[in-house]
Amino acid sequence: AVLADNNYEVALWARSETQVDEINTLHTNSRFLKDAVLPPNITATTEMGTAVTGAEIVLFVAPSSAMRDVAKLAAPYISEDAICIHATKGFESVTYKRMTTVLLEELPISADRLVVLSGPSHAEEVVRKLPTTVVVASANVEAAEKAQDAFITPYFRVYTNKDVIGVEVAGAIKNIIALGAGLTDGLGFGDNAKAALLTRGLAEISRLGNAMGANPLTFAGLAGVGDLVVTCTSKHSRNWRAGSMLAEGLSLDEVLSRMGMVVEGVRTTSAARELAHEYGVEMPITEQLFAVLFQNKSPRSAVESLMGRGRTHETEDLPGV
Ligand SMILES: NC(=O)C1=CN([C@@H]2O[C@H](COP(=O)(O)OP(=O)(O)OC[C@H]3O[C@@H](n4cnc5c(N)ncnc54)[C@H](O)[C@@H]3O)[C@@H](O)[C@H]2O)C=CC1
Ligand SMILES: O=C(CO)COP(=O)(O)O
Repeated sequence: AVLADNNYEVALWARSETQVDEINTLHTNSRFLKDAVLPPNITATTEMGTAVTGAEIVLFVAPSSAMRDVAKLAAPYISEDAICIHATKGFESVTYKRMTTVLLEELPISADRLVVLSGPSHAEEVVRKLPTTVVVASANVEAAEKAQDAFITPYFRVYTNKDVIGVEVAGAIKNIIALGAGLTDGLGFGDNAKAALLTRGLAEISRLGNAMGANPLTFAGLAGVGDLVVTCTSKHSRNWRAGSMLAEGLSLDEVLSRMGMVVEGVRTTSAARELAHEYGVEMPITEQLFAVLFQNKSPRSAVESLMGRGRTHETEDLPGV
């Protein structure tokens, strides 16, 4: 919708005929965006070739679990000089690769045509043109600026950044912390606990990101603190809602089937735990979330484990401190 507002002819690929028909005839996407009316210059198709052939910009927004399959489908139709942008927040399952790595492996383009878009940007608010700020990161400043130019509107402000790793790691890991925020809110643990979770969550994001080669300053920006705050506090957050349902005592399977939308933090918890081991960094919140999600640990005893950890300094493990 933002690109369409900027007068691009937007071709949207989807798998469902019903959804495609609805978008083309009623200009709504009621399953995901209730009664929001989409701009008329968005057309939908189930044919990937129709959507992608000749496109100047190709935007990937599949869940992380589907990114490789979708990229494989799109690859034959993407021209070498297209700019490819993704807005997906997660790692690939099993390989734990970042999304730009997956795209580079599948698409006929080089890293200097690849961009990640991230930051606090719930679709429900963007489609209503409520003020939103995001960051676009690329190894190539010109590609980031092209993405900035394509997306920037008076209600959607876009900053550039060179730190692809930092932006991707921040966007993925904040979902784990948001699951935790939903849990603590659901358990009635109060505002002090949530503030602690966000702050120590940011330490965890920074620690892993730094070990993976990110710029520590990225975590103070929109993809870091910005997205962490919105995902841990917004009623729109799927991860927060999933956490609060877990606190009510629902099983993970029940929560996921009730959500009916992707909750990236669940898979990301397993991925981040593996990456933490691989890079030799401590991620205690992630460890406890893993135990709650996959080892039947109760949320209350997870909080007790976090509060009962050995004494430590606040800043010595943070990059740049
Ligand atoms: N919803 C939001 O406000 C934001 C979402 N994101 C990120 O965007 C990504 C997608 O999230 P949402 O759109 O919210 O998820 P969603 O669950 O609302 O929609 C996902 C879509 O992907 C489709 N899909 C699932 N598996 C597929 C496959 N194998 N092949 C093709 N299509 C498949 C589903 O049918 C559905 O249409 C996630 O990584 C999320 O973190 C990022 C910023 C904001
Ligand atoms: O990343 C998001 C907003 O910036 C979306 O987060 P949720 O998937 O938790 O809704």
